[in-house]
Parts: sequence; C-alpha cells; structure tokens
Amino acid sequence: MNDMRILERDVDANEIKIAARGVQVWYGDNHAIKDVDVDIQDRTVTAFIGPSGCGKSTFLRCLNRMNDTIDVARVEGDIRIDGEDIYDARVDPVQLRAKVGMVFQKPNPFPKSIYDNVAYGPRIHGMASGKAELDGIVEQALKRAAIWEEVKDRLTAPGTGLSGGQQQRLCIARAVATEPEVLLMDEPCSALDPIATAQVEELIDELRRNYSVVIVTHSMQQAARVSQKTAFFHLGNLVEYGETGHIFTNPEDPRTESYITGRIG
Ligand SMILES: Nc1ncnc2c1ncn2[C@@H]1O[C@H](COP(=O)(O)OP(=O)(O)OP(=O)(O)O)[C@@H](O)[C@H]1O
Repeated sequence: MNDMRILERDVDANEIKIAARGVQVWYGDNHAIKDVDVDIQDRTVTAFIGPSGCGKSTFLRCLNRMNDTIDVARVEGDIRIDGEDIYDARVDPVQLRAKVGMVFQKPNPFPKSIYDNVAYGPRIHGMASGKAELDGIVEQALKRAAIWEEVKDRLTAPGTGLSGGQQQRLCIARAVATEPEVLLMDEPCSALDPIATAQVEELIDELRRNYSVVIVTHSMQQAARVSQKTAFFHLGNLVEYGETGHIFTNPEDPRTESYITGRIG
C-alpha cells in the first residue's frame, strides 16, 4: 500500500522539471549515451554516479545543450524542461543556459572583478534597469552562494585572486545570478579541500529550496549526503534511478551493487 502511494507521488507531473526520453549521444562513432529515459524532479538534488567514462558529464551537458559546442557530438531524443522541448529550433541556447545554469569541475572565474563575474549574466540578459538594481542582484547572488561576508569589502578585486573554494562559490554565485531554475554541477567539489567541500555541500542543500540541482560526482559519500535521487550510469546506459537511500542500501541491478560496493569503477 505504501509502495503504491510512493509510486503515485513519483509520477505526479507537477514535480517533474526535466523529462528526457530516448536520449542518445554520439561523439563520431562513439555511442556515449544509449537511449536514456529519465524524469528529474523539481526542488530536488539528483546525483549522477557511475564509473569513469560511463557518460555522466555527457548526459548532464545534454540538459543545457552544452554538447552543441562540441563539433563531433550528435544528440538525439527528446528533452523537455517544464514541458518545453529544449532542442526546438526556436530555443536560443544562450537563454536556455541562463535558465539551466552550470558549475564546472574546475572553478573558472572570468579574469574580471568579483562584482563583474556575478554581474556578467544579469547584464547580458538585461535583468537590471540601473546600477542600484544590479548591485542588489550581485549582493543577493553572493549571499545565496554563501560568500558575501568574505568578499563584500573587496568586490572590485579580481575573482581569480580568491582561494579555490571561494572561486567555486563565486562561480555558483555567477550561475545563480541569472535566476536559473535548474543548476547543473559537474563534480563541483573535485578541486576543493574538505572544508570548502562541506561549504559547497551545505550550499547545494540550500539551493534545493529553489532549484532543481543535478550533480555529477565520483564520491558516493557525497551523493549519499547531498542527493535525494540517484541515477547510476554504466557504459552509456542509465542502469538504475531512484531514491538515493534505496539505491545505496538496496540496489536492484547487480551492476549498481557492484559499483557501490567497489567491485567496478
Ligand atoms: N568532448 C568529447 N569529445 C569526444 N568524446 C568525448 C568527449 N567528451 C566525452 N567523450 C567520450 O564520451 C564517453 C563518456 O564520457 P563522459 O565524460 O561523459 O563520462 P563521465 O562518466 O562523465 O566520465 P568521468 O567520470 O571520467 O568524468 C567517453 O567515451 C568519452 O571518451
């Protein structure tokens, strides 16, 4: 009975932010993503896990059309965000990437001031009508990324002068400044020490209140700590997807079990 209630809740269309169907990606002849179907929920952290080269980052990049920037990549299938086909010819990828923000493995602040790093997106999308409004957006984004207190007295200093953990939080501030609805994070903590990692993980939990967050991680501890849903990829297939607690304690597929117990990967 309980199981039925859970199933009913899982198919509640209102909660689904991203619906992917029959997604395939090729890099030349390399078939990197094979017929993936997945529903990603709103206001949820979804972790993508799996052995190196299984296609986690490739699939993540399908969700904001970042694979469009790779010449040899070819994407097929249907991906809808709030019911809208993001591969429709009328969709402007730049607008899409404001709605579906991305944070990369290596912090990559622009060679600009802290302020200008965060103001960049709001400026190109015409989100502020004047300096005071832009100041407010920048402050709000830095606060959301839990770095405001550390940088508020040196907003004109270069972003590249911050520590690695601060740079990554600055990049998160830059991503949230355009008020995305989805935040994609590709191993956002891999260049960070344990303290900065803990800060970013806390932040991810906070961001879940407003956004759908999808995180690629090699750390199963991190997936277990930050996510509510987990997707396990293997050789380009989405092998198993479900509640994080369930995937880690009671996986249904032997490949998932082998991976989480350290036998493959
Ligand atoms: N830019 C690219 N050009 C060509 N092939 C690529 C490119 N990016 C990824 N691939 C190939 O696609 C497959 C999936 O790679 P992907 O980076 O998505 O895996 P991953 O699971 O994220 O790996 P990792 O955990 O090592 O980052 C691999 O065979 C990889 O070599």
